[in-house]
Amino acid sequence: MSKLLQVQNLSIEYASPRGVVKAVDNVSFSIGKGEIFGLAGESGCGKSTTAFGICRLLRPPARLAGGSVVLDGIELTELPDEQFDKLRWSKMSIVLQSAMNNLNPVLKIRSQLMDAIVAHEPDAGKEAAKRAEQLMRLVDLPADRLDSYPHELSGGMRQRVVIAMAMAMKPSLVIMDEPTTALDVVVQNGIIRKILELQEQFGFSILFITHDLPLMLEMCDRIGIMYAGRLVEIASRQEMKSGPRHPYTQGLLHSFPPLYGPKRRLEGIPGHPPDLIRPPGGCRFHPRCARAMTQCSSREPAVLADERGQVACHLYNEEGLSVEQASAARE
Ligand SMILES: Nc1ncnc2c1ncn2[C@@H]1O[C@H](COP(=O)(O)OP(=O)(O)OP(=O)(O)O)[C@@H](O)[C@H]1O
Repeated sequence: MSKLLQVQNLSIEYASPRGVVKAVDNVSFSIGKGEIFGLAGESGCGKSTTAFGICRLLRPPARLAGGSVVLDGIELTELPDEQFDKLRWSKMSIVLQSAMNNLNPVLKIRSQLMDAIVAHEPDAGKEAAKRAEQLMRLVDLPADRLDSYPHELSGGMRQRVVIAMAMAMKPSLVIMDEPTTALDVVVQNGIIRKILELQEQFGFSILFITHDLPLMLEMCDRIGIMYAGRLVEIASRQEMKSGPRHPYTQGLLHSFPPLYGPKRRLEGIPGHPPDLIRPPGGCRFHPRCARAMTQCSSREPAVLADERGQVACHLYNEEGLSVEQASAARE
C-alpha cells in the first residue's frame, strides 16, 4: 500500500508554569492510501496533540518542537500558512468530538457548507448551492435542514453536517478525533456506519482517534498505541487481536470486556500515567509494568520494526522475539 501520510519524529511541547510538558515525543508512523489508522492510549497520552500537530491546529502554549509531516509528498511543517490553508479541506480535513467546535453557531448550515466549497473553488457559484444539497444527501440529512442553525439540529445531525463538510472537497485524509464520543450509542453506530460507507465510496484515508478500543479493533486496519507521549506499538488489527506485544498494549486490551468469546476478568493497568513534565527515565511505562527488567528504568527501548509492525520494548530483540522465545531458541 503506498503511503499517504508520513509522520517522522514528531515532537510537540506545551509551555506551562510548572515546566515544559512533552506531550508528543519523537512519534513516527505512516498511513497508507485508503487505510484507516487508529491511535489509542489512555487519556492525556498525546493523541489529540498528535492530530492537531499534523493538521497545524496547534495554538500557544503548544509548540512544534521537531519532526516532519509529509502528506502526499508535501512537507507540511514548512509550508507557508497561505499554501497550507489551500490544502486544508481539499487534501486533509478534520472532524472533532464536538460538532459545535467545527460549526459556526450564528450561520445557517447552507452558508457554512457553501463557504467551505467557495473558499477552495471561488468560481463554484450556483454549483456550490447544488453541491451543498448533494453533501446533505451524502450523510442522509434532508436538504431542508440546510436552512437550520446548528442549535436547531440534534447532536447526531450536527456531527453528520460536520462529516459532510469534511467530505466537501473530497480530501485524501480525514482526521477524526473522537467523532462520536459525545453521542449516544445508537446515534454513534449510525455515524460510524456512515463514515465507513463514505470511506469505501471515496477511498480516503482516516486517522481515527477514540477511547473506544473495541470499536477501533472493529474498524481500523492498523492501530498505534501511545503511552505518555510516545508510540509504543503499531500493529494490524489482526495482530492486535491475536497477540499484541507491548505489555502496555496487553494491559490496555485487557481493560475492556471482549466483544466475542468467553467472558474474562478485566485486569486493568495498575497505577497512573506519569507527569509529562518529568516523565520516568528509560521506558516510560516501566513503573507500571509487571514485566519490567533492570534496563527498563535506565535505557529507552529502541523501536523494533518487523513484519508484525513495530514495538518499543526491551522484552523483544532485533528478530522480534520475546526474551522467553529467544532463550528457548538458544537452548
Ligand atoms: N494547554 C495545555 N497546557 C499544558 N499541557 C497541556 C495542554 N493541553 C494538553 N496538555 C497536556 O498534553 C498531554 C497530551 O494531551 P492530549 O489532549 O493530546 O492527550 P489525549 O491522549 O488526546 O487525551 P484525551 O484522550 O483525554 O483527549 C496531556 O498530558 C495534557 O495534560
